[in-house]
Amino acid sequence: MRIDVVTIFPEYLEPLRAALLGRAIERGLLSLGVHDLRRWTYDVHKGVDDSPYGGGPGMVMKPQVWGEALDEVCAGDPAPRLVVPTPAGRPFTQAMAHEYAAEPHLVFACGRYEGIDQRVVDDAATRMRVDEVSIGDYVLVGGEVAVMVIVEAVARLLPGVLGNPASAQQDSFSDGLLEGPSFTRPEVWRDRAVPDVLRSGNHAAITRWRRDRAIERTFERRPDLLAALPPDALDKHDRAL
Ligand SMILES: O=C(OCc1ccccc1)c1cn[nH]c1
Repeated sequence: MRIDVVTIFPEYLEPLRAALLGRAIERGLLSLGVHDLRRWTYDVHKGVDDSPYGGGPGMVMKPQVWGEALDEVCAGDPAPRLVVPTPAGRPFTQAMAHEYAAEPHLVFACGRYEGIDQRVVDDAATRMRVDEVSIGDYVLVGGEVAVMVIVEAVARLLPGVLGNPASAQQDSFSDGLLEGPSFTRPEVWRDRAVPDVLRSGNHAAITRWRRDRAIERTFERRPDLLAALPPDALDKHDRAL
C-alpha cells in the first residue's frame, strides 16, 4: 500500500516512521510519502490560505495550491482514494479502516485553519473517490493528527504488520461489542485478585465470562452499539445481564 500525505507541517507526521509502523515501512509492507503543501505555492510568501468569502472568522485554504498538489501526488494513478479529515466528515469506523486497508493508494489532505476551499474536494471527486472523514466530535487545529489515527488503524490491518494477526480479528467492535477487562500477572495486585474464572482453565466459562463483561461494558458506555446489534445477536442470558 502506498500512502501519501499533503500537509503544511510535514514534521508532524514523523511519528508514523517510528515503532511498529516504522518497521512496517522499512519492511516494505507500506510506503509513506509526506509532502509539504508549500511546494506548490507560487508567491514569495508561499501563501496557502485566504479570507473566507461571505465573511466569518479564520482563514480558508486556497484551491489553486491544493489542486496542483493533488494533481501531482495522484498523477498516473487510476484510482487513488483521497481522504480529507474534518470535523464535518462522515464518522471513521473500524469498517472503514478495513475498507481502506484494501486500497492500493491512499492520499490524505491535511486541512488547517477553517478548512480547505470546497471546490478542491468537488474537483477531485470528478476523477477519484473522495471521503471527508471525522475521527470524532471535537475540533483539532489541523488534520495531521487525524491522519495519524487513520493510518495507524489501517496499517495494523495490513498482513504482516501486527506480530499477532489474531488480535486484529478480535478487535473491539469486531463482534459489535466493546472489549471487556484484561488481566495479567501477578494474580493479586494491591489486594485486587484476578477473577477466578480466568484461572480456571474452563474455556467455555471463560468465553461466557468475557462476553458477559463485554456486554455489560457496552451497555454501560456505548448503548448505541447495543442498539445497532442484529436482533439475534444477544440471547436470553445476555439480555438478563
Ligand atoms: O479537527 C479535525 O480535523 C482537522 C481540521 C480540518 C479542517 C478544519 C478544521 C480542522 C477533526 C476532528 N474530528 N475529525 C477530524
